[in-house]
Amino acid sequence: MAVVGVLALQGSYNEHMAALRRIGVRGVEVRKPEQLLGVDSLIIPGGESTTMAKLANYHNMFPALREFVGGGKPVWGTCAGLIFLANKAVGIKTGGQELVGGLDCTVHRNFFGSQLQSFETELSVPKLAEKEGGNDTCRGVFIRAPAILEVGSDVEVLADCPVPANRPSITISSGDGAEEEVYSKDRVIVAVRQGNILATAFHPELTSDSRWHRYFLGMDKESHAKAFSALSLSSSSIDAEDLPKNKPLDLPIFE
Ligand SMILES: NC(=O)CC[C@H](N)C(=O)O
Repeated sequence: MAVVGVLALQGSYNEHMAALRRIGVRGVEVRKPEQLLGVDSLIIPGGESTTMAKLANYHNMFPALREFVGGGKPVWGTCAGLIFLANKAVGIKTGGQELVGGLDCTVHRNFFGSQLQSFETELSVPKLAEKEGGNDTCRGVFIRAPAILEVGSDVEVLADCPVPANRPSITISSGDGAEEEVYSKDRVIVAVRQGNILATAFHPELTSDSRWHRYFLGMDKESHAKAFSALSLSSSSIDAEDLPKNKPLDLPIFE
């Protein structure tokens, strides 16, 4: 069975581990760069992205994380994890913040406001329901949440939500001292997929709805199936006995 890693530097990694356990999957806590070599997919949890980035730097995780994402293995960022995966983040602390990148989008770090403006809402998620069944909606838990302001053409939007009326207006200074409002639309994107990258601004691991975790595990299965077809083999035509033991299927075979 594929090994799911959960980046365990800070934030809600315990909750992701528990959510995986609930669906019979054993997650592996990842704290060191070399541990990424032993996992097939990775969840980057929510928390506080500046702190998480400092810890990731301290443990020299950024190069390995970039390699992991660039190598096409499935990665899911929730909340702070979404910020990590974005190619561009605004509303970050003075002095900047290191990002892993890979996801073609611009994220606002605290789009919905402060901790006090955290909220829960029902999100319309037809594409999730199509794959995983159940209701066309899911519970979205937004904790000092980011949101996605812009996406590139390869990014599929899986959920958006109305911009709450009490959201503080967010401005960024444009260098010459003038303040520019960053967002004026009445809805904002909160879940996306680009190839093997999944990102949600909210926290599915804090609800009992396992569909986002199942959806993510499905991405892992899809990428293994692709590795099989790249070898011109179909997974069903392969006898498990014929497979090399403990060998990643997406590595070239030289022997
Ligand atoms: N719940 C969360 O992960 C919040 C993320 C937070 N806005 C940040 O800057 O990291």
